[in-house]
Amino acid sequence: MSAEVIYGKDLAAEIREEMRQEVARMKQDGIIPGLTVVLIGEDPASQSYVKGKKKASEKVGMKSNLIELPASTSQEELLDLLNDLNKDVGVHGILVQLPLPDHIDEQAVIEAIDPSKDVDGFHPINVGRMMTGEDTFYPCTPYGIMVMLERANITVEGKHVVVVGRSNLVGKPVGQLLLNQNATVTYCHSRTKDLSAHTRQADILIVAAGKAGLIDGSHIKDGAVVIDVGVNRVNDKLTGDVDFDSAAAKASYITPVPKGVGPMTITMLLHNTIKAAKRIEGK
Ligand SMILES: Nc1nc2c(c(=O)[nH]1)N[C@@H](CN(C=O)c1ccc(C(=O)N[C@@H](CCC(=O)O)C(=O)O)cc1)CN2
Repeated sequence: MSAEVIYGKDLAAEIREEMRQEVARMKQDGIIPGLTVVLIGEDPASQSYVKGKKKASEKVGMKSNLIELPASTSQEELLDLLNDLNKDVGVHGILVQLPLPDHIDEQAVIEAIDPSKDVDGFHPINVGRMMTGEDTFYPCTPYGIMVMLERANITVEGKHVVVVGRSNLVGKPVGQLLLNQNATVTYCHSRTKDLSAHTRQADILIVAAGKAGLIDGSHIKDGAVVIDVGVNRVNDKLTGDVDFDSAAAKASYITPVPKGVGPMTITMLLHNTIKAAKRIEGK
């Protein structure tokens, strides 16, 4: 088997063009979706992601605001800012870039964002709604994976999905979204014994462990779908959690790193911001 490569980058471009047209229609009704992104500190990867978010939202015609604050910003100052943004009628979506400096309690920040503006889908109210299968804001990377599978015509229902990684950002929510679509889901993590015994059972293998090269061809069943969510920098080179060549020799479909899942994250953020604007403006 030699896998078909699913390029999230191409899919993201296609979906963003659809969004550009949608935002143009919304503007005719007097609605301009507004996204505010808050970055604390100077982590280079985070700086690059928030710039990407601003650029992408402007490209589809949204109003975008990037607030960059020093790493010394106190939790209280950040919570005050979020309180102001919650009340600002021109702001439909609020996102605080993660990770935050150690002196700030991440969960307190997430919970300070109005759930109706929580375009990251991290607020416990939105997580709870996702758990119970309600329509809400879903976290962007897991949601991007679901859209990639759907657009590649990969059926989820009845499939055995193995998720490697249990982060709140990716592993846990992607398993939940797949379960909501009637997949059978197994979670594996750093304490799982005999990882490959589990991964070899997967019809769809989702790897979000943050460990370069954790998974190779020997972990994969012939014909499985392999989704690599890893973003690791090794010797200045970006690489996933999956050894691409040996995995592609076994899989039916595979996503690369870069240009795979990553670009879908920002695309689904735009989707959630459009959704927030429509809801808030009563459309
Ligand atoms: N508040 C949030 N913080 C973080 C999130 C998030 O969804 N919300 N996710 C990640 C970082 N992230 C977006 O914020 C993100 C990661 C990767 C990519 C991406 O397009 N990656 C490219 C490669 C880019 C590169 O060269 O570095 C790819 O995989 O092709 C976009 C967004 C943590 N924080």
